[in-house]
Amino acid sequence: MWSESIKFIGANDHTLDLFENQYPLEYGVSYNSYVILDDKVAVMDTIDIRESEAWLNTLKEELNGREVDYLIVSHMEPDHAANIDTLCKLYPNMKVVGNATTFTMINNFFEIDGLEQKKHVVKEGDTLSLGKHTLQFYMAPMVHWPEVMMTYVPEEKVLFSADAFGKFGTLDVEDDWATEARRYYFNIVGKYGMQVQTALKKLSGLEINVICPLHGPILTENLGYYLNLYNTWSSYQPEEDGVLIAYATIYGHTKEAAYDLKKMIEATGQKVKILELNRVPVSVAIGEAFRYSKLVLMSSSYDAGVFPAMELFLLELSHKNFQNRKVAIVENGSWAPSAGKTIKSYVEKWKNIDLVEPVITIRSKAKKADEEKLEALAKTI
Ligand SMILES: Cc1cc2nc3c(=O)[nH]c(=O)nc-3n(C[C@H](O)[C@H](O)[C@H](O)COP(=O)(O)O)c2cc1C
Repeated sequence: MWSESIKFIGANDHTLDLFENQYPLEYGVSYNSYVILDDKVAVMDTIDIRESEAWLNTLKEELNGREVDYLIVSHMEPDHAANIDTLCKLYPNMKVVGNATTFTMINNFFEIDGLEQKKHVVKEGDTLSLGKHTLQFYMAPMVHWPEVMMTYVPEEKVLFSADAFGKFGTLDVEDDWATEARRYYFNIVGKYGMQVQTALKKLSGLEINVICPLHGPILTENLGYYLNLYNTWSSYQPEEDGVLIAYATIYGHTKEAAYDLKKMIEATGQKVKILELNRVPVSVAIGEAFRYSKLVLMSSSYDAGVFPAMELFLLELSHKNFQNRKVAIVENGSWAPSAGKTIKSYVEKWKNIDLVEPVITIRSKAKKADEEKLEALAKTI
């Protein structure tokens, strides 16, 4: 165990199908919460209403009859904040610790009796002593929500990082951290790269041995790996040199062309990942798009526009500030190909995009002349 005084009291949710009611969960999710047992007792966030009972039982076991002195609220999203009111009722002398924005939000979500007397408002750099442990507060606005703050405990070199460094998946599942952490990061925080950069700069002055996020495993080793990935992701730089081919097809001809192109690009020595946008959740496609340095968008035309699965992908990429990539476009249409123009209307708004010209147009099914154009594209990209 990495700490004598800091205890994990979170819970696994194996049955939730959609995180935030939109991101499919293959292996559930964990809601993390911690308790620090010192002269004073501090609970670091509550958890989702779905796992309240398990959480309260674990908390009571760890408390072994003691009271809670402080509840630190680092994030007001319901998957972490759902039990604030419950805890206030159970421990009437407990102080609730948050910043000014936290308390506005608490009042939006709850009507807590006597909250004014329970309030302990902190700001950047404030500290709170529990006895042998000091809590230092670092504001991290928009590292998901505006009230987010992180807490550092210098005596144990532990960072409570709120949603940062979190991932999908329960804690009893063995998987590689990066895949589900990347999908989590880009879909949930991706829009706020600049704010994540600001938070990382603040943290760079701290000696950190352990990161305790609000989802996913506690990180105790090789922290440089995770911090570097967060730096890459939040600066919108590709993580790997390689090509993602994302295609959307009605009848399958664009798929054939996509697989031909994949072989052609691979023949040039580049790594290629291929995804069918109608067959994978858009959140998966978003994670993969940010992972690679190059993106090929291929789609059938649809009602003078683009096939909806592609349009949803483009819309999400736009929301997440997709940028700094090389992009190519292949359209398919039977009478008035329109996919290319629609795709381009999105791509043109993205920052620092090296767009490979020309857009390739396939009419219904790729023929010899189209294969030659795809060969040329494989070499250019
Ligand atoms: C509802 C619907 C709308 C379509 N709209 C267009 C269109 O606006 N322009 C066009 O050229 N083809 C349009 N098509 C035809 C397909 O885009 C075309 O057949 C294309 O070659 C299909 O490629 P795929 O085999 O990869 O799906 C439409 C097809 C459907 C089913």
